[in-house]
Amino acid sequence: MSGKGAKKAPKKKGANGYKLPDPIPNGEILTDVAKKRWIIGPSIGVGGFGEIYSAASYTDGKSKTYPYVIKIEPHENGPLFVEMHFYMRNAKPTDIESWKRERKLPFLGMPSYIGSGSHECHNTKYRFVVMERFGKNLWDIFLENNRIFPEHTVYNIALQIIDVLEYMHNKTYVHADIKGANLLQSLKSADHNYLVDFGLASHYTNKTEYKPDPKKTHNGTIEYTSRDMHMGIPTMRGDFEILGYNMIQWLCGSLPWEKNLTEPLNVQKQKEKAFEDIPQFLKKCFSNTVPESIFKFMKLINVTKFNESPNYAKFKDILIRGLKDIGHKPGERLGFSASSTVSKVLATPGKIKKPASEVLRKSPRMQKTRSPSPVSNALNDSDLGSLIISSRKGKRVQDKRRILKNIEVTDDSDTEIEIKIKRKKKNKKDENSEVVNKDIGQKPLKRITKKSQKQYDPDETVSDDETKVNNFRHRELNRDQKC
Ligand SMILES: Nc1ncnc2c1ncn2[C@@H]1O[C@H](COP(=O)(O)OP(=O)(O)OP(=O)(O)O)[C@@H](O)[C@H]1O
Repeated sequence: MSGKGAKKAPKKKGANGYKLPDPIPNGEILTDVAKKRWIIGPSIGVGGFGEIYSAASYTDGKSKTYPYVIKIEPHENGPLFVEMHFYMRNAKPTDIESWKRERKLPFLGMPSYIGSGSHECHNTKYRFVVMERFGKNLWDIFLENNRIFPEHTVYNIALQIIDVLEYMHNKTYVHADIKGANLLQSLKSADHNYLVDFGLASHYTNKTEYKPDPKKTHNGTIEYTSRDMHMGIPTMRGDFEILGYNMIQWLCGSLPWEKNLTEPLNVQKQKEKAFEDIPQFLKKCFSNTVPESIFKFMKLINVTKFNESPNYAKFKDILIRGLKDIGHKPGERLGFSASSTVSKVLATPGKIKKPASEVLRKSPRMQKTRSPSPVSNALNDSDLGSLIISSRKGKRVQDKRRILKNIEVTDDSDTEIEIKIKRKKKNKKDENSEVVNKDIGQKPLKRITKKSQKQYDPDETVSDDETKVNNFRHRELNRDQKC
């Protein structure tokens, strides 16, 4: 017990370094907009701006089990505002169920909207969202697994995510922040993952011109941000690009730009270069064999126009074929440790090709990086996939050149090793290539743009939720007041 003059415990900090408000006390009762009451249980996680608590429907007294979670943040926080309204509009359980029925999906990793409201505590007004409770996030599992997921696991996770993206895109929204930390295992089955955190969800562009938006540039979690989002343009193909970077990280252990995350323009430039020469980029990422499915997946992103619906079936087909090639199938049990697949390979020799992600591949983290040739500012066909209005082409090129031309890509690899692009029928040897070194272990952080730090009136109506996505909190709360 602390005596007089004992120091108070330091305030918790959010995932992005912001000080968090005082915790909401265990047993606090919250009433949502539908007048349903919820009781707060123990905290289960800390996000960028607030805390996530376990929760239960309140009838009387404390609950023994907490099957829900409540995400609660000070009222002025933009992302929770956006997330709440995204849930309310797009995640009604009946909508999700009818979509699943229509599409004949046995599972859809789209969380349902349960409830939301406002609450006052510590003389501070909070906003809260009630959600289903899920289990571990994939980022933690990835770290526990020495930063490698088996190839079949990666494809099966990606298939689940694509289903959610199709659902969201159909509702005219993009997620824009797909990452392991936002993929949570179902408590009912560890093989089912839910995509959470809709704090950066926004309507995708339906413009005919590729028009960069300086207010939204680099939004997202920088290592995965799509090239379109680096330009401030939310696109459906951008979600696939983000997914692609995640898949590469899960398979390789790291992404080539992880050392440069404090320099968004540098990261952007490296991504532009990656799509100018996909085989070269993949050779750099994969120190041994490049899975053909990843190559095809990236190529398909590259030919998808910025304002068109991605070909979901084709993306899925690439992954399903990839699974079949390594003796696996869609919808099977996930299995996160590499050994689970190795034993399967050994159990059915001859039938199954050794997955690229496993035994043969060295972790890129073990190797040093090498300077690639200087990045050219020229844009090639890979960029043209994003341009449908030829008169705008030059403009975009100009925009990109202007933004990117002063960026030096820093890379210091010194190891060259031979790698191969895996072909379905033949293994074609390729030239020598660099791999990159990464020494990272932190949970990827969401980038907060300058615009994000503006405050807004919490009593504003919800009609302009897209603009509020950037209106993150930047003032500290008065934490000395009691509930
Ligand atoms: N429905 C849920 N069930 C169980 N755990 C959850 C749930 N939602 C979030 N979490 C956990 O709480 C933590 C923070 O969640 P979330 O990412 O949604 O917060 P956030 O404030 O948006 O974070 P950030 O902005 O930093 O990404 C995560 O580690 C996640 O694992």
